[in-house]
Amino acid sequence: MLKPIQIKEDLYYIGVNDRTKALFENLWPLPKGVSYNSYLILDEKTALFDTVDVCYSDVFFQKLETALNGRPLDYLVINHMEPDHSGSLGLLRSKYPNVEIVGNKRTADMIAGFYNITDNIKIIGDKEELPLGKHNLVFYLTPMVHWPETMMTYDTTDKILFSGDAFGTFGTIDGGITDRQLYPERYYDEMIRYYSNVVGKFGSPVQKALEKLSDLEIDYICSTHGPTWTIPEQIQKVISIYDKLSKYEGDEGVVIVYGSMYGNTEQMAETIAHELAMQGIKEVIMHNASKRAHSYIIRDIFKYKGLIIGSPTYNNRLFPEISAILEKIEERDMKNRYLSYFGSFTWAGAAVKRIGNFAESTNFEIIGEPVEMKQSMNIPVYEACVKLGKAMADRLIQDRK
Ligand SMILES: Cc1cc2nc3c(=O)[nH]c(=O)nc-3n(C[C@H](O)[C@H](O)[C@H](O)COP(=O)(O)O)c2cc1C
Repeated sequence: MLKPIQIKEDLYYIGVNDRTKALFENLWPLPKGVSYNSYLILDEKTALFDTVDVCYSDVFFQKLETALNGRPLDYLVINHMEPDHSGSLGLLRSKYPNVEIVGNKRTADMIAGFYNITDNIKIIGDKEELPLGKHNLVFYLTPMVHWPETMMTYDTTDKILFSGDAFGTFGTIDGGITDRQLYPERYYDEMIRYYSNVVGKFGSPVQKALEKLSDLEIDYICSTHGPTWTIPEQIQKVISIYDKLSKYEGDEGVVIVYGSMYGNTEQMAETIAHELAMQGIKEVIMHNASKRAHSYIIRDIFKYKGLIIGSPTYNNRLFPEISAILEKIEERDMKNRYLSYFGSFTWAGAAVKRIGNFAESTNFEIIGEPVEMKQSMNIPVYEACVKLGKAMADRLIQDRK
């Protein structure tokens, strides 16, 4: 780009799109890519907010130089140290040796550890201010959203919140940068997937951060991934998505996650799913845990209140893909879910017992009687599956009142 991308007077977009990487954090699929956002305020002092993944540093520096147009870079504010944002920090310091790096105590520790930089770092505390001229920055420490050093920076002049990873989404920003320039609806599911995969464990710190920011008037949310939010209804919407997800509130609907090698356990899942529909539950999401990337299964578990898990017995344990899903649910400290479960075996069952152990370790409300099937579907198993589906539907319908 030979001309800088302006978001508003004094504010420029310096971020990049990554359409190459297959897996975010080498774990979570990126079918629509991801953006690493960085922003620049040009005032009496110039301030850059976060950098980008080092793989994209060439494009990033070209954009930065174009926007600075010969001016020095005075400050680099680091809201988050994860390398997809801090990756170009070492190079930035070499190119702009006088830049002062702004962060909190924990940021400074990580800058020293990752980049061996210890000089010209301005350590700020919670709610400390930094005037740039016309613009005035205030720093809000928001630890564990989702690393200990995470913070957000608020420009009191233009009411811009530089929010770090919070309110970010997977998906590149194609063409437009702000929600006024594209269809923001395209990003909601990818915001939920980002939250549930990356931030999901930290519901309580996210609630604390939302509470801390609740008095701020916000006209712009500049996150480190995805579009810039500027439309008041969109700002409300993305904050409410974060509020809901961090309270672990789910919508009416059921996610059925099952493993199956030869289709017998799958028939149990089909029977339960059909009964849910017969009882009036329209959101029934079936996930074959071997086929669907767990990233999407976790997203849907965060979206819906009902969860039904099924597994065959495999070497006297759970089917491995189901084990992996249960671990991901536990890791995220998932709350407020209705849980039912079922399983199968051929000579000595272990799956239902093991899901039962998992169920006991959660604080989920267990719905209906677990169903265990030997070998293949028969009338009693069929009827037990129907009963289980009805019990889950009844529990969800009870919440409508
Ligand atoms: C590799 C392998 C290991 C298995 N281990 C056990 C086991 O430990 N105990 C058991 O009762 N059945 C075991 N089974 C049998 C399956 O649990 C059983 O056939 C199950 O119903 C298959 O369900 P599906 O048709 O949904 O794949 C095993 C099957 C396979 C292929």
